[in-house]
Amino acid sequence: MAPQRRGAPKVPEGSGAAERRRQSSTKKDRVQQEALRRRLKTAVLGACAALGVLLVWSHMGGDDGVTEALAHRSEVLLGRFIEVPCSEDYDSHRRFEGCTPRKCGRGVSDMVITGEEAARVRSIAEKGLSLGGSDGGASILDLHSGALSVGKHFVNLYRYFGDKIQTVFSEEDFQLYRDVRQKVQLAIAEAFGISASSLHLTKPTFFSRINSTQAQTAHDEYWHAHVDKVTYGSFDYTSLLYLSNYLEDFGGGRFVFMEEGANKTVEPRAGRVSFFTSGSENLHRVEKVLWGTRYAITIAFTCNPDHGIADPAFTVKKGSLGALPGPGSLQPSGSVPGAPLPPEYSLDRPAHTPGALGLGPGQPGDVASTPAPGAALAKGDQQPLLQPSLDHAWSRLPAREECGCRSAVRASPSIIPPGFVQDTATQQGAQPGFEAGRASSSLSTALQGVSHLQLALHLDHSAQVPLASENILMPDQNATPIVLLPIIAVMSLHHDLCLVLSWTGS
Ligand SMILES: O=C(O)CCC(=O)C(=O)O
Ligand SMILES: [Fe+2]
Repeated sequence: MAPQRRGAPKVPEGSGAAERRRQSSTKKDRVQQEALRRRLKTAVLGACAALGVLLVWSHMGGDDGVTEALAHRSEVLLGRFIEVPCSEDYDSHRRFEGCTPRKCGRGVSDMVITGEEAARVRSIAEKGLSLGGSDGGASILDLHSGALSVGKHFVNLYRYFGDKIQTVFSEEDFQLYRDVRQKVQLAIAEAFGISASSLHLTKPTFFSRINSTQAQTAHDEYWHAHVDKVTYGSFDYTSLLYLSNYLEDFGGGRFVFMEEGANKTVEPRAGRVSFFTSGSENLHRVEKVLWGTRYAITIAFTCNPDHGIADPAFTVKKGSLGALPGPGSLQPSGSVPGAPLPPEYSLDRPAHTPGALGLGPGQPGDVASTPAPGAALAKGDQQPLLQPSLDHAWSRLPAREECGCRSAVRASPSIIPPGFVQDTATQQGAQPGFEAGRASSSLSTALQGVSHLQLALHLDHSAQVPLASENILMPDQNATPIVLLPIIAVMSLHHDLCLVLSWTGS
């Protein structure tokens, strides 16, 4: 029997029209109920599916794999250390026994730096980064070289602001920076059972400020998985001092050690120090920051004293800060902190090595101390060119705009060792994509005595890769410089390559 709707009009028995109406209304009811049942079923199934996704998502940490917290934000860690087998990455570099990692791993501690110290260090970062800032989501400030993100570029804040930088930073700021570096160095040495004095601070060591603004250039793409030893070369031990709190100051932005099985996350916490050996045993990435602002410092150490850098010093010397290049001659008169930066100081650098903050080896420091060849140099920066023969070769290089690439290489045979382009391209084992590799080659002995060398690769007219000064080893002033060239292999194979050099003497 068909269910009778409550309150349905009574119809006389035997009435054909009434019977048809009754049947039709019963049918309608059935259709409606069926639709309702279907909707309910869909809703229940949808809710179950959403719940399932949520469960899986939370288990995976909303990430690209199963994730476990190595350091949870609410924990206060005395010290947690996990040993992992060392990769072979260190074998291709000079070993320094007692320092180069034999014991590899990662550690986290909330006891190395006090909350008060972290807050003061953060205010240094805030002050410095407020002078500039990337148009995209990731800005850096390197107090060693002065590199500061501005718009889509980096500038040298010491050159730009000159003495006025003393109104921004104080001697106490620099002292604190040194103390913090020292404490982190001691913690790393203790965890890995090495002597702290065998560790040398290396570049780039820099502040980072990350927010959720969309990336504008490759420098803003901090989230790519990378190996610090590959990205930065000189790193043996990497450390991070976090200056803000996950889920309080920002969302997303966890540090992830990438592993088969389960990724391990470090949830940033102000004052938390995370450190690890820099080889591929510690492949890692930073999750995209979803909201808020994340501050941190990357502090890196090398075992190779030749790759060591000094702490930044606040001593005023010839109108500039101590140990910094140039006498501040790029400082525009009347500039004040926060003033817009003139375009000539904005040196574009296509990133050629994927990595944290899109920075290749030594990039922040390099930009600051080694302007790209062809970039406008202020008067005080120009030093007399040495070596007439090289001078001559230089003059024969086509102008940057009309660089004929291979023809430019041919135009300077005394500079480019025979087969150089070929060698570097083939040695890299070209792979598709932006594969940065290194090949070493001696420049002509004509470069002996040269104290400062700037190089850039021009690829197919469109891309320019200024080379980091770190890639140019000058053992001493009288030795032939050894040039370690990062080559974008696939480009060097498929596009014309043009090497442009400029140099200055001591
Ligand atoms: O900020 C972080 O947590 C990591 C940064 C990083 O991986 C790097 O600087 O190499
Ligand atoms: Fe890194």
